[in-house]
Amino acid sequence: MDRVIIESLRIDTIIGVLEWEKEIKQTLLLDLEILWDQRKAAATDDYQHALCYASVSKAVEAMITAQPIELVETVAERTAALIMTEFGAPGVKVQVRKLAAITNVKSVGVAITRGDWH
Ligand SMILES: Nc1nc2c(c(=O)[nH]1)N=C([C@H](O)[C@@H](O)CO)CN2
Repeated sequence: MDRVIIESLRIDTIIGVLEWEKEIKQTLLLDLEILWDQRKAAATDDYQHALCYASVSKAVEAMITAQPIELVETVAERTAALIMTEFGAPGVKVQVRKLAAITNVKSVGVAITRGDWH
């Protein structure tokens, strides 16, 4: 199926399991692939039938920054659930990268696939 792509959505938030991480904001980069049938939006050229990538990005950022989170796994899972339940997407791939989390590594993170991808 068609997909809506959101690449490197940058979110500065409180994330981490260590005590010092609970005192500062760190940067997450989210890559999202969202299943969405584009045909109606394209045929009608009507925004109402499109999955708005701006609205999705805003909702994800608001949800992630609403409260401190410890694990990047939690960020990924909550993001997938939000997109599927609130926007009605049948499936989503979410990659969460945490920058500068450990020395000598550019980023660390997780990737999940949820919903119907066959
Ligand atoms: N699988 C994970 N491993 C670790 C996480 C995480 O969120 N998922 N987090 C940390 C710390 O917060 C790290 O960023 C700093 O040591 C460690 N491992």
